[in-house]
Amino acid sequence: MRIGVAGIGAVGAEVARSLDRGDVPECGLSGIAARTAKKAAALNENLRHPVPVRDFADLAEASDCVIEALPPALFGDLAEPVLRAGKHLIVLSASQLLGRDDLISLADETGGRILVASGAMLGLDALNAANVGKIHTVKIVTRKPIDGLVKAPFVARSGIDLTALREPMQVIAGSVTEVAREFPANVNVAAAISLAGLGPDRTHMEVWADPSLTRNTHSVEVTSDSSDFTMSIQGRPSAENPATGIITARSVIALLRRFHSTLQVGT
Ligand SMILES: NC(=O)C1=CN([C@@H]2O[C@H](COP(=O)(O)OP(=O)(O)OC[C@H]3O[C@@H](n4cnc5c(N)ncnc54)[C@H](OP(=O)(O)O)[C@@H]3O)[C@@H](O)[C@H]2O)C=CC1
Ligand SMILES: O=C([O-])CC(=O)C(=O)O
Repeated sequence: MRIGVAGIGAVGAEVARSLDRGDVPECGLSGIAARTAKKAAALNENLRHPVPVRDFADLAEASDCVIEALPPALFGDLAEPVLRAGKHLIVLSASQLLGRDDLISLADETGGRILVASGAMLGLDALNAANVGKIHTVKIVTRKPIDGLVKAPFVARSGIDLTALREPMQVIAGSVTEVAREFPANVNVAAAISLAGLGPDRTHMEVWADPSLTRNTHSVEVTSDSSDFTMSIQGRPSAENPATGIITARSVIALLRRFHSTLQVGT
């Protein structure tokens, strides 16, 4: 399988290096998309097999599957050519899928597929299983160190100085739909949870800034007619982007391995 990687920040660069190392034997890197030639050249220098730098349309053509690891605002610019070409799109910026039923229709027409990676989240398997029956409630609480929230549009616009915080502070609460507008880079896990479960309007979310934390923490409570469960994950932030946990890139590699594995464990 030819894999293209769009965006070579904290997630994309690590996925590219991992594929280049042969971590998924049946998959090869077909190219990367980057904002600057300099950054792409620096990544290529560290790959055993350097790859072409491509624009989004070219990457879609040259790949069977494209990993979207871009700033949220660029999601649609990549998703459309990839799905129009009938290819697989692995989505990291899951918050940008909310309300984009047009992309699902496009993929239906072309034979493309949209795969939302588990990313920094756990338990999507249990949520999918519960959703076969009736889910009653889903609530997610995201707590992050200050570094992971300072660049969020809501924080920048409201003028809140999170760096002065000494105690945990709830910065926003509401439906995932509402919170996604203000914290696009911190709502991907909640978006994935909502897409697997009750949908973004009925999934409740809180975001907390906590100066005592060193890890990105997501806790989810689910009640349903088959089971009630609580899940919690403490992700170590990546060095390159503190809003992004290290496990995110690894979830993409695990997803690609799953495509080709004879033995699959979990739903
Ligand atoms: N689903 C999940 O659980 C998670 C999802 N995410 C999401 O995944 C996405 C990627 O995250 P992350 O890697 O941390 O983000 P980064 O900001 O570290 O990386 C994004 C990369 O995209 C590059 N880029 C910017 N403009 C373009 C362009 N026009 N063409 C190609 N590349 C471009 C940036 O380049 P430059 O640096 O030069 O600007 C940067 O290298 C984000 O939307 C994030 O919110 C993150 C963590 C968990
Ligand atoms: O915890 C992380 O790594 C990222 C995160 O909050 C998100 O994208 O929703």
